[in-house]
Amino acid sequence: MGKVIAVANQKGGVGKTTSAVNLSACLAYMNHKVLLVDIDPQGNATSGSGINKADMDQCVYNVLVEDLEAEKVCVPTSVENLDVIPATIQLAGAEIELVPTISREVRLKKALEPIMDRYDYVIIDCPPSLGLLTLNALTASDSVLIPVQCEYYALEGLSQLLNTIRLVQKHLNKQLTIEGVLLTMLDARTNLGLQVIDEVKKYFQDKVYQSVVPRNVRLGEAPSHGQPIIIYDPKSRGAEVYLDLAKEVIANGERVRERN
Ligand SMILES: Nc1ncnc2c1ncn2[C@@H]1O[C@H](COP(=O)(O)OP(=O)(O)OP(=O)(O)O)[C@@H](O)[C@H]1O
Repeated sequence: MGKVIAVANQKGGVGKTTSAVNLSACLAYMNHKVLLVDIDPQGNATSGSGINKADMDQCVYNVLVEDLEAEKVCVPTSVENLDVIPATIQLAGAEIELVPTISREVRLKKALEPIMDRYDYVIIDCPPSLGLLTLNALTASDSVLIPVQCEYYALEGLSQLLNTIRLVQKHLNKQLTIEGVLLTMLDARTNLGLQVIDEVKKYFQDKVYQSVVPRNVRLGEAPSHGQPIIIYDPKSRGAEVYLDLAKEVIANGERVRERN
């Protein structure tokens, strides 16, 4: 059975999509079977993986709201071992349309169950909110990866996210753990970035990944080419760091398995 990791932080623009796409592609590059699930109505993980949203008749919306089988919307990408369940703008309506439905928080979990044995990792890119879409992701996941941007007020809003995670653990998904905290967009030329790293490490301690994502022009360019960084510029610093992150995620998983 695959491991399901939600990439979540209700703060906008902190590097969720960049991390979800590039972690997925790096795990796939390392020969793991990976499914990237886009549940952000902006659909940036979909286009960033090279899928043209305009070509999609159906997306994760139809799975969540209309009970379409997930396998019907799994699309292969140009990266070997990487499939995507795409999101289009149609998904914007789901937050409201799901409200009156039965088991509204467990719809993604139920939809993924029949295809879980095909993948080693399922990575879910969440929208910048703590609404029903993110709740579906947290309920379907084994763990949460939290990207934190290296900027002033980096920790702001995180207590709200941690509170939501605790509520999900209590009522919907006891197994949910924090996979790790990923520092993103570090500008190494400033002291601020280093101060933020210290502050985040004090708060999250050994949950913070050794891999810290730098601000990297190539990482910012890659989505407009519909390519993960490992394809767009495999020699870039961004590609190196996301490969290191994938190795950390794999190693942490092995440590947990040994403990159990
Ligand atoms: N390390 C980086 N270096 C340079 N640019 C980056 C980096 N990480 C992300 N970006 C750019 O910053 C912007 C925001 O990143 P991203 O879309 O990954 O954040 P997000 O948290 O998913 O945003 P949203 O909350 O809107 O879903 C994007 O334009 C992305 O290309």
